[in-house]
Amino acid sequence: MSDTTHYDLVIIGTGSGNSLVTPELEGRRIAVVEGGVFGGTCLNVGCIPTKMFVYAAEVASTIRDASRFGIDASLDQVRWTDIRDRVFGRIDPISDGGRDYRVDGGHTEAYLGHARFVSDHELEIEITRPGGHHELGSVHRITGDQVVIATGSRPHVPDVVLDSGVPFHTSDTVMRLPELPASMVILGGGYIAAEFAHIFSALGVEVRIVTRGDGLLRALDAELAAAWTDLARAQWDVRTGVEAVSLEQGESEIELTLSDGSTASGEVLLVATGRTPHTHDLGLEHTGVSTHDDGRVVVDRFGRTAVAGVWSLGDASSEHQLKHVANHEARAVAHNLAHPDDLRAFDHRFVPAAVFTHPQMACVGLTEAQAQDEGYAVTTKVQRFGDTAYGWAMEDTTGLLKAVGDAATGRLLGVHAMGPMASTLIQPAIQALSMGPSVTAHELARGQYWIHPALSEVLENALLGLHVPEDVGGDT
Ligand SMILES: Cc1cc2nc3c(=O)[nH]c(=O)nc-3n(C[C@H](O)[C@H](O)[C@H](O)COP(=O)(O)OP(=O)(O)OC[C@H]3O[C@@H](n4cnc5c(N)ncnc54)[C@H](O)[C@@H]3O)c2cc1C
Ligand SMILES: NC(=O)c1ccc[n+]([C@@H]2O[C@H](COP(=O)([O-])OP(=O)(O)OC[C@H]3O[C@@H](n4cnc5c(N)ncnc54)[C@H](O)[C@@H]3O)[C@@H](O)[C@H]2O)c1
Repeated sequence: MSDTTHYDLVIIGTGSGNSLVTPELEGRRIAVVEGGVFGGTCLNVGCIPTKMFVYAAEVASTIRDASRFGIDASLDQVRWTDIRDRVFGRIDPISDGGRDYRVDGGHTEAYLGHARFVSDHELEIEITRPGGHHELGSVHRITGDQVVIATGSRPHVPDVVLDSGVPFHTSDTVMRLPELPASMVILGGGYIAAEFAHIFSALGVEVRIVTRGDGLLRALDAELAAAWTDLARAQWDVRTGVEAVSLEQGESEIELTLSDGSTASGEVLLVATGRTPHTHDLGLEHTGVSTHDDGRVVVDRFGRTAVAGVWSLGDASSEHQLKHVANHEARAVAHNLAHPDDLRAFDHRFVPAAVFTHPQMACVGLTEAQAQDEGYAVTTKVQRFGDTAYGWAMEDTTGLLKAVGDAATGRLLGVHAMGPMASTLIQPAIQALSMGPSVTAHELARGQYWIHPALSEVLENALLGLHVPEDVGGDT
């Protein structure tokens, strides 16, 4: 083992952690530690590759759907390896380039290995990956005045799967399959299940979903989640309210026996049963850093842990496992590292989310149930995409956008959408909510132009449809 090397700042994890090295830290001695693929989840196995696959899936779906518009087209062939290689041919060089920049860039020292705390500010790193300046297998001790835990999260795999010994994929591996299987059974009914069900079924794979919840995408507004679950049942074999009790590798398929006695099988098993903060192997027991029961590091609104000078952000500590949240927290922590006397707090008031499935889902703010629980005089309006001009153009039959408002004040409380481009469509609502409560829902609808006949008229109409008394900005 080498002598201990001291740094002003040590960053563990190169997802959002990589963006902490800002010009404001010029002159500081910084170590960046990465035990996996450089660039973290979003770039390598998360948001970016999945959305590149989703786009290809949309192209396939559009071709299949074309005859509704009087255009006869047929999907001749899906070249999986070309689809896959388009994605990773773009992403892998970005990851390698990011690593080389940190290894050779001069501003930082990169350790390509796994970090473990041995005390509050001291870490041991074993070099596990090639590409850096340290010998593979060598062990290093480093200390940092400031240490940032940005170690993200990893797939959770239930014991019943692990104990069965059957081969399985998670989102970490399924995008690199050597060939498309004929069928896939997906365990789980959340974001990852919904996105991969869309991707693989659009590319011709028969999809079966098994989830213990009584519906899919249950974290979303109940009315829209139920509507989406109905559409999912029409597309795929969906089993809800069941768990796998045993798994076996058959001749060509993996067979799951479910808690209701039925079975579900697929050539490939994808496990999508949630993600766990990646903090279990960090040696936190040697520090004063505390964790929640689910493994998340406890931080205050500035990203500070219980140990002075040790910070955390992103999936390692956040209740939102979303990249835009990790990025936001990283921007705050980057500022706080440079300006300890002028700390910037995280703002989690209006965290939006989107599920890039078919149809797409997006949300911001309170669901109807949350608004009721919080005691608002709730008013809602569900606007069908198909009742707007652009919806006619799209021949849309399933899209819905629900606005949730407070009848007492006219304020908008939340927006939930299911349909084409939902993730883009709700952005004005994210902006309006984030700007503060001074603008009522009707003022938002009438205080600006909405391009006609754009899809955004779905949101405009939903806002206008909220029942709000005239004296608080409404016209009903
Ligand atoms: C399939 C999938 C699709 C997703 N799609 C979206 C999306 O569309 N939109 C969205 O907002 N979010 C999406 N997410 C979530 C998003 O990817 C994460 O919220 C985000 O990437 C978390 O960033 P992070 O910086 O906290 O962690 P990460 O990006 O996971 O970075 C943590 C890094 O730390 C490293 N590390 C861990 N422990 C150690 C250690 N002890 N020593 C050294 N290094 C260590 C890891 O190898 C990793 O590189 C998706 C996630 C998945 C899995
Ligand atoms: N578009 C996006 O923003 C995006 C996309 C993918 C992932 N993510 C993030 O990653 C996180 C993890 O995604 P996920 O889909 O793995 O988790 P999730 O929490 O969204 O869903 C997990 C699902 O698995 C089910 N489940 C859990 N244990 C089970 C079991 N033993 N048997 C059957 N079903 C079981 C749950 O009921 C739930 O439906 C998401 O919560 C999200 O924050 C975001």
